[in-house]
Amino acid sequence: MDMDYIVIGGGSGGSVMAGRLSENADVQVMLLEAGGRGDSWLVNTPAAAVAMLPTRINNYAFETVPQAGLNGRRGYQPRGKGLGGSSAINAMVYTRGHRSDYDHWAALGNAGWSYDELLPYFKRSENNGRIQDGFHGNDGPLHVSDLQTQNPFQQIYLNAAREAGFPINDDFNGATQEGLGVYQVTQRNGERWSAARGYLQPHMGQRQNLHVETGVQVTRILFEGRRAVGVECIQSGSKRVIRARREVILCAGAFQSPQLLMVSGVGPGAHLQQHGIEVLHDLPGVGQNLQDHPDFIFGYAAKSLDLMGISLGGTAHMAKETLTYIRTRQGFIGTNYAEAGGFLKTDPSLAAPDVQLHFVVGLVEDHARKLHAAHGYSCHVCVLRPKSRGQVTLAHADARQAPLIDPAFLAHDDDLETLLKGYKLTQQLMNAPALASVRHQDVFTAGVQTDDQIRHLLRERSDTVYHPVGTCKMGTDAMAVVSPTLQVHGLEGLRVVDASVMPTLIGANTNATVIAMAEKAVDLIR
Ligand SMILES: Cc1cc2nc3c(=O)[nH]c(=O)nc-3n(C[C@H](O)[C@H](O)[C@H](O)COP(=O)(O)OP(=O)(O)OC[C@H]3O[C@@H](n4cnc5c(N)ncnc54)[C@H](O)[C@@H]3O)c2cc1C
Repeated sequence: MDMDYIVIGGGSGGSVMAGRLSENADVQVMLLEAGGRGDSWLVNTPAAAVAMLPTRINNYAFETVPQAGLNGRRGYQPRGKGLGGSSAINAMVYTRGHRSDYDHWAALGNAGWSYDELLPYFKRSENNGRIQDGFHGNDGPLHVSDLQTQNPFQQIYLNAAREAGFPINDDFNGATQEGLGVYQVTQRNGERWSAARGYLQPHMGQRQNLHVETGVQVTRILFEGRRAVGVECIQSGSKRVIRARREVILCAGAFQSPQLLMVSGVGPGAHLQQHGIEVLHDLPGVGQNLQDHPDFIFGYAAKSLDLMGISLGGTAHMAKETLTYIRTRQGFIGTNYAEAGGFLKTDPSLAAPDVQLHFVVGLVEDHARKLHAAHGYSCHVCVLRPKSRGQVTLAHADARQAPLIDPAFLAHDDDLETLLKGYKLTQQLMNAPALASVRHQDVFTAGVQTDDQIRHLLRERSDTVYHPVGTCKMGTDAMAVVSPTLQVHGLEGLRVVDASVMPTLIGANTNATVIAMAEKAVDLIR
């Protein structure tokens, strides 16, 4: 079967690409997704994310190589598997990054990617249920709304922020990013709004020219000379070849896009040869430049049924909340867990906030892989623009095996020092009376006092807050993988459109930006 466009991966980037390109009835678009349909209640019900985050349900659940900066521990790297990709398992926080992030991309030589040039694509994608102003869109496919949980801990958090003297912000995506507040989320009527739900699922079975196939793992991109002409994939145990007349669009995410390029012969030549892969195009930047937000979590036990926890009272409360949710889509079950947070500067002279907080209505340890019986709350703090640079390399020439993921967390001393400052700011917030008065145990930071003790704790307990980017970076230098039009350098008929093309990590959660970038990519193609 011949297609005009083949989109590899139905995550945040891929859903936009296939959904938008198939608006033109004259082109045949095929989307190939390794996972399932991403439309179950587990995906749609926000609180059910707690079942996916620590497990292999809709999740690749990757691990990193041992991290020297984390005292030799392996990090955890959940990644969504199924339509919607990581937007089907993520925490639904809708933030976009700071104006300066995009102006920096443009200054690096990426013409067309400044904030003012990207803003129309954020707006085109967005359907914001509350805010109507020049920064927001109100009729796009991606629903963004206020939480419907009415959790009293949102107010407790805001009161603590005021007591500690931090500015309050009720729109992190408006004129000013700095401040603390309650997040808007990618939800509609209390249900998760993944990229697939916004861009793909409404058109599946409706548009004759949109062909979405799940359970199909692409194993190789096929080339004729230097032109991508199709893909080889595995479906129900059988090998299949599908050809693309116009373009192959790679949207497999920050780990699997560079991996697929490498197993297809595109990447650092010597590394490919080590794995017996014939080098089609020696492109040294593939898999390099991995950046991710290193993150530390404060955790407190607190006796409140408004907080997630395992107890008899908690079970009865959740049963009641489940009924409320079924009837009205209100209450705890609509939680994205990371209900509040915000952006702070560790030094007032900085041009942009350099740490982000996520306040969670549950006691989180090790990505919910370690459960606590107690009810409680947590607060993440992460470094927004780490200087450490990691890489994704091949463990194997077979795309079905996990790649080697090395985020190089806290490899650069400045990242540790920024996290140390972020720790102290977050501690001020956590110790403000509104929060301090409702807890009965400091689970992770009790007795930690000196800077060296804090540094040790940060290396002992930090890990990702799930925003890997940069492994097929956009640019014009020798290590760039794609051009500012997202075409793979030196090849034809092949683009990458996902988190991997960000040249530098933005200072925010990454889903909205991947979606806006894909909206722009659609304009670059059609
Ligand atoms: C646990 C978690 C929490 C997060 N929380 C937030 C948040 O609150 N807010 C926010 O903005 N961002 C958040 N993020 C980040 C955000 O969701 C991602 O940055 C974004 O979804 C990445 O989009 P992508 O298109 O690059 O990749 P993905 O959405 O990961 O999509 C890649 C897709 O490609 C498919 N694929 C891979 N290889 C193949 C292959 N060989 N063949 C076929 N298909 C393939 C995968 O199955 C997957 O569906 C979170 C991420 C995670 C994992």
